[in-house]
Amino acid sequence: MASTLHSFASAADLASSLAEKVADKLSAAIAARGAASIAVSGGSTPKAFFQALSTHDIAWDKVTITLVDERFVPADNARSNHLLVDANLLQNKAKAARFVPLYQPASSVGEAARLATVKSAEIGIPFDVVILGMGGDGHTASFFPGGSNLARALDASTPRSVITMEAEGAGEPRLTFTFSSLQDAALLVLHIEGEGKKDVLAKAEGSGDEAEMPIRAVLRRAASPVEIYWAP
Ligand SMILES: O=C(O)[C@H](O)[C@@H](O)[C@H](O)[C@H](O)COP(=O)(O)O
Repeated sequence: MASTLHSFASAADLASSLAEKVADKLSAAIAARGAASIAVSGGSTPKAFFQALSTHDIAWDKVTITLVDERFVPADNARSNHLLVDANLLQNKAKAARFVPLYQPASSVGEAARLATVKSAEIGIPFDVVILGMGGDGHTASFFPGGSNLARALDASTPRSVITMEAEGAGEPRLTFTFSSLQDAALLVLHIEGEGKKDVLAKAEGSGDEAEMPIRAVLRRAASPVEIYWAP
Protein backbone atom coordinates (compact mmCIF):
# COMPACT_ATOMS: atom_id res chain seq x y z
CA MET A 1 0.00 0.00 0.00
CA ALA A 2 1.13 3.60 -0.59
CA SER A 3 2.85 5.68 2.05
CA THR A 4 2.76 9.43 2.57
CA LEU A 5 5.61 11.35 4.24
CA HIS A 6 4.58 14.15 6.60
CA SER A 7 7.70 16.17 7.51
CA PHE A 8 7.80 18.69 10.35
CA ALA A 9 10.23 21.43 11.35
CA SER A 10 10.49 20.08 14.89
CA ALA A 11 9.56 17.15 17.09
CA ALA A 12 7.21 19.48 18.98
CA ASP A 13 5.36 20.41 15.78
CA LEU A 14 5.09 16.73 14.86
CA ALA A 15 3.79 15.78 18.31
CA SER A 16 1.10 18.45 18.19
CA SER A 17 -0.03 17.62 14.66
CA LEU A 18 -0.05 13.84 15.16
CA ALA A 19 -1.91 14.20 18.46
CA GLU A 20 -4.62 16.24 16.71
CA LYS A 21 -4.88 13.73 13.85
CA VAL A 22 -5.17 10.80 16.26
CA ALA A 23 -7.64 12.58 18.56
CA ASP A 24 -9.85 13.34 15.55
CA LYS A 25 -9.68 9.70 14.40
CA LEU A 26 -10.58 8.38 17.84
CA SER A 27 -13.46 10.85 18.16
CA ALA A 28 -14.79 9.85 14.73
CA ALA A 29 -14.73 6.18 15.76
CA ILE A 30 -16.56 6.98 18.98
CA ALA A 31 -19.17 8.95 17.02
CA ALA A 32 -19.60 6.06 14.59
CA ARG A 33 -19.74 3.12 16.99
CA GLY A 34 -19.42 4.36 20.54
CA ALA A 35 -15.87 3.07 21.03
CA ALA A 36 -12.31 3.52 19.74
CA SER A 37 -9.03 1.66 19.96
CA ILE A 38 -5.36 2.57 19.59
CA ALA A 39 -2.20 0.46 19.73
CA VAL A 40 1.00 2.39 20.37
CA SER A 41 4.71 1.64 20.32
CA GLY A 42 7.24 2.06 23.09
CA GLY A 43 10.78 3.32 22.78
CA SER A 44 12.03 6.90 23.16
CA THR A 45 10.36 8.56 20.16
CA PRO A 46 6.67 8.72 21.11
CA LYS A 47 6.96 10.47 24.53
CA ALA A 48 6.12 14.02 23.36
CA PHE A 49 3.33 12.73 21.14
CA PHE A 50 1.84 10.79 24.08
CA GLN A 51 1.96 13.88 26.26
CA ALA A 52 0.29 16.03 23.59
CA LEU A 53 -2.42 13.43 22.92
CA SER A 54 -3.18 13.03 26.63
CA THR A 55 -4.39 16.66 26.82
CA HIS A 56 -7.01 16.36 24.05
CA ASP A 57 -10.57 16.62 25.33
CA ILE A 58 -12.22 13.54 23.77
CA ALA A 59 -14.43 10.81 25.27
CA TRP A 60 -11.46 8.91 26.67
CA ASP A 61 -13.73 6.65 28.72
CA LYS A 62 -14.73 5.09 25.39
CA VAL A 63 -11.14 4.56 24.23
CA THR A 64 -9.11 1.36 24.68
CA ILE A 65 -5.35 1.77 24.55
CA THR A 66 -2.92 -1.13 24.12
CA LEU A 67 0.65 -1.66 22.91
CA VAL A 68 1.90 -2.99 19.57
CA ASP A 69 4.59 -4.79 21.54
CA GLU A 70 6.00 -5.16 25.03
CA ARG A 71 9.08 -6.44 26.72
CA PHE A 72 8.44 -9.48 28.94
CA VAL A 73 8.89 -7.44 32.10
CA PRO A 74 6.37 -6.25 34.72
CA ALA A 75 4.99 -2.73 34.59
CA ASP A 76 7.33 -1.51 37.35
CA ASN A 77 10.41 -2.35 35.28
CA ALA A 78 12.16 0.63 33.66
CA ARG A 79 12.14 -1.23 30.31
CA SER A 80 8.35 -1.64 30.35
CA ASN A 81 6.35 0.02 27.55
CA HIS A 82 3.36 -0.13 29.91
CA LEU A 83 5.29 2.11 32.30
CA LEU A 84 6.10 4.53 29.44
CA VAL A 85 2.43 4.74 28.42
CA ASP A 86 1.29 5.04 32.04
CA ALA A 87 3.67 7.93 32.68
CA ASN A 88 3.09 9.85 29.44
CA LEU A 89 -0.23 8.94 27.83
CA LEU A 90 -2.50 7.74 30.66
CA GLN A 91 -2.33 11.22 32.17
CA ASN A 92 -4.44 14.39 32.03
CA LYS A 93 -7.72 13.84 30.10
CA ALA A 94 -6.51 10.45 28.84
CA LYS A 95 -6.44 9.06 32.40
CA ALA A 96 -10.05 7.97 31.75
CA ALA A 97 -9.04 5.57 28.96
CA ARG A 98 -8.99 1.76 29.41
CA PHE A 99 -5.53 0.24 29.05
CA VAL A 100 -5.02 -3.39 28.01
CA PRO A 101 -1.46 -4.53 28.78
CA LEU A 102 0.37 -7.19 26.81
CA TYR A 103 2.53 -8.31 29.73
CA GLN A 104 0.77 -10.80 31.99
CA PRO A 105 2.33 -12.50 35.02
CA ALA A 106 2.71 -15.98 33.58
CA SER A 107 4.88 -19.07 33.88
CA SER A 108 6.49 -18.30 30.51
CA VAL A 109 6.53 -15.68 27.78
CA GLY A 110 4.56 -18.13 25.64
CA GLU A 111 1.83 -18.34 28.26
CA ALA A 112 1.83 -14.55 28.55
CA ALA A 113 1.36 -14.30 24.77
CA ARG A 114 -1.59 -16.69 24.93
CA LEU A 115 -3.18 -14.66 27.72
CA ALA A 116 -2.57 -11.38 25.88
CA THR A 117 -4.15 -12.80 22.72
CA VAL A 118 -7.31 -13.65 24.64
CA LYS A 119 -7.47 -10.32 26.48
CA SER A 120 -6.80 -8.22 23.37
CA ALA A 121 -9.39 -10.10 21.30
CA GLU A 122 -12.04 -8.03 23.10
CA ILE A 123 -10.62 -4.80 21.70
CA GLY A 124 -12.26 -5.15 18.33
CA ILE A 125 -10.95 -5.45 14.79
CA PRO A 126 -9.33 -3.56 13.11
CA PHE A 127 -7.62 -1.06 15.37
CA ASP A 128 -8.75 2.50 14.74
CA VAL A 129 -5.19 3.75 15.20
CA VAL A 130 -1.81 2.00 15.18
CA ILE A 131 1.35 3.98 15.89
CA LEU A 132 4.52 2.17 14.81
CA GLY A 133 8.11 3.13 15.51
CA MET A 134 11.21 1.88 13.75
CA GLY A 135 14.61 0.87 15.03
CA GLY A 136 17.92 1.59 13.34
CA ASP A 137 17.94 -2.00 12.10
CA GLY A 138 14.59 -1.56 10.35
CA HIS A 139 12.55 -3.40 12.97
CA THR A 140 9.08 -2.28 13.89
CA ALA A 141 6.91 -3.52 16.76
CA SER A 142 9.04 -6.50 17.81
CA PHE A 143 9.61 -7.71 14.26
CA PHE A 144 13.39 -7.89 14.63
CA PRO A 145 15.78 -9.13 11.91
CA GLY A 146 16.70 -12.69 12.86
CA GLY A 147 13.82 -12.84 15.33
CA SER A 148 12.74 -16.26 16.63
CA ASN A 149 9.21 -15.95 15.21
CA LEU A 150 9.80 -13.36 12.47
CA ALA A 151 8.40 -15.39 9.57
CA ARG A 152 5.24 -16.17 11.56
CA ALA A 153 4.93 -12.53 12.69
CA LEU A 154 5.10 -11.18 9.12
CA ASP A 155 2.99 -13.88 7.47
CA ALA A 156 -0.32 -12.29 6.43
CA SER A 157 -2.07 -15.62 7.04
CA THR A 158 -1.03 -15.75 10.71
CA PRO A 159 -4.20 -15.13 12.72
CA ARG A 160 -4.47 -11.84 14.59
CA SER A 161 -2.70 -12.55 17.87
CA VAL A 162 0.08 -11.68 20.25
CA ILE A 163 3.13 -13.87 19.78
CA THR A 164 6.58 -14.10 21.31
CA MET A 165 9.78 -12.83 19.75
CA GLU A 166 13.38 -13.25 20.81
CA ALA A 167 16.25 -11.67 18.92
CA GLU A 168 19.73 -10.29 19.38
CA GLY A 169 19.29 -6.60 20.11
CA ALA A 170 15.76 -7.03 21.43
CA GLY A 171 16.86 -7.37 25.04
CA GLU A 172 14.26 -9.35 26.99
CA PRO A 173 11.92 -11.78 25.26
CA ARG A 174 9.17 -9.75 23.58
CA LEU A 175 5.40 -9.94 23.20
CA THR A 176 4.21 -8.51 19.88
CA PHE A 177 1.04 -8.25 17.86
CA THR A 178 1.41 -9.89 14.47
CA PHE A 179 1.57 -7.99 11.19
CA SER A 180 -1.96 -9.25 10.47
CA SER A 181 -3.19 -7.56 13.67
CA LEU A 182 -1.73 -4.16 12.85
CA GLN A 183 -1.64 -3.68 9.06
CA ASP A 184 -5.30 -2.77 8.46
CA ALA A 185 -5.68 -0.06 11.10
CA ALA A 186 -8.01 2.74 10.02
CA LEU A 187 -5.09 5.10 10.68
CA LEU A 188 -1.68 3.41 10.31
CA VAL A 189 1.20 5.68 11.35
CA LEU A 190 4.96 5.21 11.27
CA HIS A 191 6.48 7.79 13.64
CA ILE A 192 10.23 8.31 13.31
CA GLU A 193 12.57 11.15 14.21
CA GLY A 194 16.12 12.16 13.30
CA GLU A 195 18.23 12.15 10.15
CA GLY A 196 19.49 8.66 10.92
CA LYS A 197 15.99 7.16 10.93
CA LYS A 198 15.26 8.95 7.64
CA ASP A 199 18.26 7.21 6.12
CA VAL A 200 17.05 3.88 7.52
CA LEU A 201 13.63 4.54 5.97
CA ALA A 202 15.19 5.30 2.59
CA LYS A 203 17.06 1.98 2.71
CA ALA A 204 13.90 0.16 3.78
CA GLU A 205 12.00 1.68 0.86
CA GLY A 206 14.59 0.26 -1.51
CA SER A 207 14.95 -3.33 -2.64
CA GLY A 208 15.81 -6.19 -0.29
CA ASP A 209 14.18 -8.84 1.82
CA GLU A 210 11.56 -8.08 4.43
CA ALA A 211 13.51 -10.31 6.80
CA GLU A 212 16.49 -7.97 6.51
CA MET A 213 14.38 -4.90 7.39
CA PRO A 214 10.95 -6.03 8.69
CA ILE A 215 9.45 -2.52 8.39
CA ARG A 216 9.38 -3.40 4.66
CA ALA A 217 6.42 -5.70 5.32
CA VAL A 218 4.41 -2.70 6.48
CA LEU A 219 5.64 -0.39 3.71
CA ARG A 220 4.99 -2.98 1.00
CA ARG A 221 1.99 -5.04 2.15
CA ALA A 222 -0.09 -3.11 4.67
CA ALA A 223 -3.74 -2.98 3.62
CA SER A 224 -3.94 0.58 4.95
CA PRO A 225 -2.00 3.58 3.64
CA VAL A 226 1.08 4.21 5.80
CA GLU A 227 1.24 7.77 7.15
CA ILE A 228 4.91 8.45 7.89
CA TYR A 229 5.48 11.23 10.42
CA TRP A 230 9.05 12.54 10.53
CA ALA A 231 10.90 15.38 12.23
CA PRO A 232 14.65 16.11 12.32
O1 LIG B 1 9.29 -1.77 22.36
C1 LIG B 1 9.87 -1.02 21.57
O2 LIG B 1 11.03 -0.62 21.71
C2 LIG B 1 9.12 -0.46 20.40
O3 LIG B 1 7.89 -0.89 20.22
C3 LIG B 1 10.00 -0.51 19.20
O4 LIG B 1 9.49 -1.11 18.06
C4 LIG B 1 10.37 0.92 18.91
O5 LIG B 1 9.30 1.56 18.24
C5 LIG B 1 11.62 1.01 18.10
O6 LIG B 1 12.61 0.24 18.74
C6 LIG B 1 12.07 2.47 17.99
O7 LIG B 1 12.47 2.86 19.27
P1 LIG B 1 12.98 4.38 19.52
O8 LIG B 1 11.76 5.24 19.39
O9 LIG B 1 13.51 4.34 20.94
O10 LIG B 1 14.02 4.68 18.49
